[in-house]
Amino acid sequence: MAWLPHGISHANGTLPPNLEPEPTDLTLGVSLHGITKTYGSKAAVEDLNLNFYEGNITSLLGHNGAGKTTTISILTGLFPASSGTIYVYGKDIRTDQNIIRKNMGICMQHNVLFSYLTTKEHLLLYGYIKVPHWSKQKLQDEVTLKETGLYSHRHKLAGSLSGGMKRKLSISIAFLGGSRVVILDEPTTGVDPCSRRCIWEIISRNKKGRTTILSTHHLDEAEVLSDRIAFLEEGGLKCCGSPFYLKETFGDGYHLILTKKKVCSCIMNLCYNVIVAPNLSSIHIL
Ligand SMILES: Nc1ncnc2c1ncn2[C@@H]1O[C@H](COP(=O)(O)OP(=O)(O)OP(=O)(O)O)[C@@H](O)[C@H]1O
Repeated sequence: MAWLPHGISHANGTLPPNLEPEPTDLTLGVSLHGITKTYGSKAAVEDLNLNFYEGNITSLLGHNGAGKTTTISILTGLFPASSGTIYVYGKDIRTDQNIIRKNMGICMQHNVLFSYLTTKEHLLLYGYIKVPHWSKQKLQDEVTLKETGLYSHRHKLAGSLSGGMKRKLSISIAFLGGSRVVILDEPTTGVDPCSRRCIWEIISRNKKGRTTILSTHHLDEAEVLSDRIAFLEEGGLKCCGSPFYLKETFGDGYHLILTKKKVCSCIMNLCYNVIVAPNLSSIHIL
């Protein structure tokens, strides 16, 4: 049976409307079980239960301080949870961290790059560390850089790359070596709109066969990229589902009707349904 979030009764088989039923046809990649992280008396994340599926991009969406980075840090093994655990393809993060890490790629919120290595050297270095059993040719084939737009910058030192290029390099490193779980912490922070779209494309193009987890506080990013969105607030899960489901459920918004004057022979009454998700600050014209 599909996992149900904590506190939801199996008895009548119904979910509250803030949680879309879990997909049943997808492989479960990552599963958070009652994750809590406390700092002193304050809980940064509290009793978080959430599933991430292979082939899906799932966004952790929330304001500053919602608990996204804390959740990602626990997931990547940066520090342990105060209680609860995480299963990654069935392996327990408390006991199988080494196995889990071999299949995981991470793009941290801040670029972790060596200013004295070139773009290509970064990819080869991380590749050799991550998949030392791969032949040089296989690694070179994966590291073509063409689809990321990094190719013309392959011989540049990382220190001399633009912010957008550094971000693309960090994301490429996360995908390198056939990572089955890819974690991207605010991947488009500090990049211009054009590079942002390019990064979205890279992430979307590479989601097949991977469990992709992305943290963001941009609603448009979550909406464009995600198969599922988990909205966090004050360390807890507020709602979870596909962008369509969440808009249908919470986008009660407003209807704005515009009527055009009769200035030509044809009578035109334009009616736009404008759905505004007030608490998510997004506008969609249908
Ligand atoms: N090392 C720490 N010591 C004390 N409190 C912390 C620590 N790290 C995080 N917190 C607190 O935990 C809460 C969640 O922080 P977290 O960084 O996970 O949020 P976030 O959603 O990632 O925010 P942002 O978008 O700003 O990165 C915040 O209230 C933060 O102040």
